[in-house]
Amino acid sequence: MLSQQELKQQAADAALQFVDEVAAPDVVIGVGTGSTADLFIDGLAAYQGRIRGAVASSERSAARLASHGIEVFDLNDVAWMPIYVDGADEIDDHLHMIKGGGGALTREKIVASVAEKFICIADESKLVEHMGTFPLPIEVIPMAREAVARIVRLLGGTPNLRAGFTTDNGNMILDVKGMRITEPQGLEKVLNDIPGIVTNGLFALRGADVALLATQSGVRRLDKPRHA
Ligand SMILES: O=C[C@H](O)[C@H](O)[C@H](O)COP(=O)(O)O
Repeated sequence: MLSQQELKQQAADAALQFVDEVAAPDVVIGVGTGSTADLFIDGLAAYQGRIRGAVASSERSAARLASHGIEVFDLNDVAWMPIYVDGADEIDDHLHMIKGGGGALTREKIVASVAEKFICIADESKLVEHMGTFPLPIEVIPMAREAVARIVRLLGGTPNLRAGFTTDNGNMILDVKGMRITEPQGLEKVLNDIPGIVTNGLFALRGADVALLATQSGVRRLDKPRHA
């Protein structure tokens, strides 16, 4: 029986095949944040010299990339990336996701938006029928914390401030329990419209294109359904 850590390693290793496909001296790839993304970054060390470098979705990932000798680029200097590789807290079979367990959701959404293909790497425990068991992270501007929390309560959620945590952007995270996520794309838009919310952790308007989900019997690949 493989441990969760071994499963994450398998998913991370599987994503390296996508790096093989796009590797070229002028290619920059997008890199996510979290324990699974960390394993992918470690694997990327072998690509030093075969790719130009990477854009990181957090200070943490940037430091890890740099520690492996991978050049880290400012997104402002990169117009396009063939792939963005990142983990998820939950993913459904439409490849919609909840992300932000590590608090990096805003930069993740931004970096992913510049990539052609979003490749989600995770162990199979992240695959769910309906999202929402994992509390939905929402990054808020500090002065809007209570104003946003009141609206979120009206929407049926129970927000909890992530204590002692500040995002790389200097903001706060509300972790929201109890949201009914029946229409992830609609809810993502509704939350985007609330003043003070920088980003919400639903990645449904732009979900993943490919999911590599490690199971006890190998890595299962899911592709985004055409209508999602
Ligand atoms: O902010 C963190 C990210 O959205 C991560 O991708 C997510 O939390 C999954 O992390 P992990 O691979 O550690 O489960």
